[in-house]
Formats: sequence, structure tokens, C-alpha cells
Amino acid sequence: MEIIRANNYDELSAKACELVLQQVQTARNSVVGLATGSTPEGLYQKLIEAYQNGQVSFKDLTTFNLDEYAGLRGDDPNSYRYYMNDKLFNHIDLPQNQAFLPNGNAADLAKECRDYDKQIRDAGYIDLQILGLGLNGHIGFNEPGTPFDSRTHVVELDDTTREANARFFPSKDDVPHQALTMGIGTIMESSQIVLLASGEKKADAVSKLVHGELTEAIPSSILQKHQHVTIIGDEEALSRI
Ligand SMILES: N[C@@H]1[C@@H](O)[C@H](O)[C@@H](COP(=O)(O)O)O[C@@H]1O
Repeated sequence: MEIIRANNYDELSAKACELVLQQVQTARNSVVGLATGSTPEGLYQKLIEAYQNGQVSFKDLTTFNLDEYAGLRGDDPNSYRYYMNDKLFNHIDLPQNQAFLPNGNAADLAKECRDYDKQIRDAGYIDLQILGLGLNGHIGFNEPGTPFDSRTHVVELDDTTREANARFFPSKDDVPHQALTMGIGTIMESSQIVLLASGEKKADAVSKLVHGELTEAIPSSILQKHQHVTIIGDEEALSRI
């Protein structure tokens, strides 16, 4: 596990951008896994800038997002599809049909999850997966207790996760109770994983991820077993390791 210490959020975003560009410039038809939440927003801003400066084209890239809320349409401003369109996809030359997210509004969610895993497989698996980190150690929406070998599946969100994400919604009651997420097994099949963590509130989760016991109670602890993980954190997030 490599740990990169950034002095601040801007530097963290720049370092993450460097790794993504390296991947895409080495193989234009790369498959990159993307995350939502506030942490990767700076990365997406930097990717847009790199595209606008003519440094990179995303025409041959395929992306798979980690997760999506259940029951929200893609044009709902709280859906992750909307977030991705708004923060990244609408501003770069990535073809829409190469940008995958689970469909949270599918009639048969279990089938949607199976299909999503198959789409990832058919694309040749993920070359580089970006991850954020939940306060309870979740990755994607894999809450504590999720089996390490899980595939893309429907989850009941922890109350603490709904609380943490309530800031994006009018109120906590509006936060869906379910979501679709790539499984931990699915995530672990990525060739490279880059986890981003910013701020003091993530320090405890980062410390458990790096030094804690390998346990399904801390989903991110599985990353200790991956052969190519980079954690990029700012000083506050890395203050306890
Ligand atoms: N499903 C997402 C996760 O993928 C993300 O890592 C986490 C942390 O979000 P933030 O970066 O806003 O702290 O939030 C949500 O729960």
C-alpha cells in the first residue's frame, strides 16, 4: 500500500488527477472506476481542466461508477448519475454510452446488479478504481458486515451513512434507504485502486483501513490485501497513521 501525503485538498486532487491521466494516456481505451461524494470533486475539476487544455481525450475511455441510490431517476439532482453529468461527464468528450452507473430506477434491481457486474467483466475489468471512504469505513456503499466476496448488490444504507449524506438532500428523510453498489469482490478485481481521503473527520477511518484488523466490520480493511493500492490523503486525514 502506497501512501501519498498531500499538503492540502488541492494537492490531493492534483495527485489523483496525475494518476488518472497516467492511466488514460498509457492506454486510451482504459476502464476507470469512479466515485461520488465530495472528496473526488476536485479531481473531476482537474480532469476537466486537463481536457480543456488539450492534454487528454476521453473518447475511448469507459467508466463505471461505484454506486447509485435506489428509486431515483437519473435526472433527479440527488442521483449519482446527475452528479456525474454535472461534475464531469457534461464537460469532457467521454461518450455517454461509455459512462456506466447502476440504474437505481430499474424495475428489477437484483437483475440490474447482475447485469452491471457482467458489463464490467465484458469491458475487461477496471484498470483503475477511484474510491472515497465512508466515516464507518465503507467503500462504495458497502456497509460494515458486507462479505468481502460480494458482487454488485442492493444494500440497506446505515443510518449513519444516510445522516452523513443528508447534506446533499433537503432533509435526512429524503435520503433513500437503499442503494446499488459494486460489491467488495467486484472492487477488488480492479488492477489498481486509488483511495482519496480529506479532512480530520476521516482520520479514524483511514487509520483503521491502514493499521486496523482485517475484518468485514471495516469494509475498507480489505484493501490491505490488494496488490496495488494508493491512498492519497491530506494532512488531516492522514494525521493518525
Ligand atoms: N457512496 C458514497 C461513497 O462512495 C463515498 O466514498 C462516501 C464518502 O463521501 P465524501 O467524499 O463526501 O466524504 O459517500 C458516499 O457514501
